[in-house]
Amino acid sequence: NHEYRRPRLYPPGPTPLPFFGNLFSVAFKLRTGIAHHTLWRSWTQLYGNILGLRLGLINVVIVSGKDLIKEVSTREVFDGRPDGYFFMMRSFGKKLGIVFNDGASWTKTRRIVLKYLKSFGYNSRFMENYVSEECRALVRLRQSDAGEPILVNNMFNITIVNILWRLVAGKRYDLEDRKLNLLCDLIMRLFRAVDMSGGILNFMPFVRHLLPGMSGYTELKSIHNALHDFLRETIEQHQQSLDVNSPRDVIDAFLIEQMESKDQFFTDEELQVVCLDLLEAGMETVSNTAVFMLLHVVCNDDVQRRLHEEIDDVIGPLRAPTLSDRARMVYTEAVLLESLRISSVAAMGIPHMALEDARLGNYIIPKGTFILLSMFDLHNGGHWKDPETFRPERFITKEGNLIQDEWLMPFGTGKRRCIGEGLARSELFMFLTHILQKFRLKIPEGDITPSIEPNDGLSLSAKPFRVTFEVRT
Ligand code: HEM
Repeated sequence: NHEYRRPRLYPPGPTPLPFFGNLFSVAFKLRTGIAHHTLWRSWTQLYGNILGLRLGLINVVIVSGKDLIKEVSTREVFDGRPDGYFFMMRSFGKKLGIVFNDGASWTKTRRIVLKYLKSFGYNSRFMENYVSEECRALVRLRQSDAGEPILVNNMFNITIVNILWRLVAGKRYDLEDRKLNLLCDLIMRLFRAVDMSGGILNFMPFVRHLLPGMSGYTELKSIHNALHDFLRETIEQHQQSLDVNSPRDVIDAFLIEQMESKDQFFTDEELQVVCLDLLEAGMETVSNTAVFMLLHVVCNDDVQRRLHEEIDDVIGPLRAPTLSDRARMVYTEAVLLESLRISSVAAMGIPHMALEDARLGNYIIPKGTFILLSMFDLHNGGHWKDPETFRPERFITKEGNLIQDEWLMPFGTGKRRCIGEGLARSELFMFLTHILQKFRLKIPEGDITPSIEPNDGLSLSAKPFRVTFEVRT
């Protein structure tokens, strides 16, 4: 019965043209305004859960379904990251840092950065204090403009950077700091400019010379330059005030090891890319999820009412929420899980790459293939029965306990899983409880109900909408 089935070679997909591959079909389909993950889904339905595309010069495979996504995430041969031009242009054309690095250098950077983060309070009481302080600052800002319609899409950006930056750079900014707001806007623009396949600059890198404007090269380059200028300045300030006997933050710890170690690993460029990784991976994702969470709460009166009830019961109106309240706030936790599920901001994860030719299912994935994981579909497919409905109760048992559903993996799994999961979950809990303890959220009179249709990009984001924060009495 164990007949060996010879793997057919490359996974099936739409027929590629010579040289251009499927680029024209992709461009043709996307012109209707659908997001990339919707297009991949429609082809997955036609060709199967291992969809093989050729985009220009590059093989891209889209993998769907819980078991296959787990398989790709946990097999070492798929632990690579693509070295496409778009991914490399942010890191001096080299594989540096964590997010787009692989092999021994990735393992080392990931381990060292986590060690530094932990030594400055990552996932500890210290971090909780930073989160709590920032939430109180955010609540004060909303109290100062209570009752006015507020465009909420960027409202968490500086709060999130401040929390992370206390550990990384020992610094916090005023919530209305103009320079940092501009920088956050740049990151948002960068994340809107392409999808996780990396776009034309990956598939046909030479177009940057022919069509620098149209290919997006000019804009992306100027965004990266601005981000690197900011980080270089931050690192230089650390170099000038460094005291080797009392490191203040991750940057100091790195600089000290750079001075004391003979290891060639500790370069200025490495440090700059690590900071860029943390800033980009840590800001956009949490911000977009928090905004989607507000959107669903403001659009679902019943959800908002139940959140208010639970906050009033467990925390009351006076003391500040703490992370230890989570254990007794099953409904609030379920709202967080449901927000992570329905919004799935990392719609296609972060691309993996086959480090060698490898068999997956009945196919061969050639070395160097980009592999995108259909996380949005995993979280919004048939398993959930009514995936389009925002229904936190799906995560609560009849006995009132929280359900850990293995179909929900917003932070990925395996060796490459997100290093920010603990921080992201703490932030989302604290944002939600601090805000709803003090305010009732409403759509301003005259504004239409916000759309849950996301903006496409490296991560998904909500379309602009406004909320009024009415002080609860
Ligand atoms: C709601 C918020 C977040 C979501 C949904 C999210 C999701 C993800 C996903 C899906 C991956 C890729 C896993 C894989 O490759 O299979 C990832 C990787 C990563 N995330 Fe997050 N993330 C979030 C917040 C954060 C935060 C706050 C940080 C900063 C501390 C962070 C830092 C990273 C880094 C550095 C990686 C790369 C890990 C590696 O390649 O080894 N993320 N994240």
